[in-house]
Amino acid sequence: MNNQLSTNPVISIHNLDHYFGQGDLRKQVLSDINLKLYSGEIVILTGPSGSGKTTLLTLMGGLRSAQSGSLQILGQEILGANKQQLTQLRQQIGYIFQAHNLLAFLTAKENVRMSLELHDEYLEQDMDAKAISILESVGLGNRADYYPESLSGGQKQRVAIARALISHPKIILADEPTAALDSKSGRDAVEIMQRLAQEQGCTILLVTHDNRILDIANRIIYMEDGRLVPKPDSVAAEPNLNSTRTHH
Ligand SMILES: Nc1ncnc2c1ncn2[C@@H]1O[C@H](COP(=O)(O)OP(=O)(O)OP(=O)(O)O)[C@@H](O)[C@H]1O
Repeated sequence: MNNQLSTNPVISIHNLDHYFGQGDLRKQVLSDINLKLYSGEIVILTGPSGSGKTTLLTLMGGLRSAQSGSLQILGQEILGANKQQLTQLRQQIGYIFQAHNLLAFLTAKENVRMSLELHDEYLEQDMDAKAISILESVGLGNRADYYPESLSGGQKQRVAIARALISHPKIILADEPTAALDSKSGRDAVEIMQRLAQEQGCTILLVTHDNRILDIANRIIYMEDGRLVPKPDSVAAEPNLNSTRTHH
């Protein structure tokens, strides 16, 4: 798979710092982040609670404004970008969160379709067929007309994956996508994400504490106390990590 990785980074971060709060309450949550993500890579970002992973993910997704350093996404500098530029950028990124965020009053098909409606290039008459086709590819062809309340947690997350990938984004940002799922559904969900992303040549950044899915990554990066660090010793001691690694 590595031969698919191109040498052009889709995300390029240099000397990025980030602070929350003002005055005496100002607190640094990201320090001197340097990172490149390449086309087609699946990168897992892991580390202790509160270390800054979600903050970094939301910055990469144009969901919050960068304060200092440089953050280039799909060739565009995000530092100093205006609202319109950020909105445009967000349309090129697929997001998958722990809580699937499906709209309760729309069926699975309608939830997935909605993602296409945000883009100009899709024709109205093609949208249903595209939505059904991607639902089939996540194993939910027979659930297209179900509302979220009648789907299991794993099925809802698969709808969310279909919704994120239907418009062929260059980047998928996933924050704890398996946290609310049992082990089997979590594994199924990330494998589906991996397969679709490989088919589309999409880059995935996945934030997780879930040691059972670390082996789907091409690369694992670690964050501690707002900094990217080399693999910490504590991780090597994790029994789950060792067991997932031995599959390969
Ligand atoms: N909106 C905010 N205002 C102030 N502080 C915040 C805000 N969001 C996050 N923080 C703080 O920034 C730090 C990093 O939080 P972040 O959510 O990025 O960590 P995380 O590694 O994703 O944690 P977790 O694994 O628990 O989700 C934490 O100390 C958190 O309390």
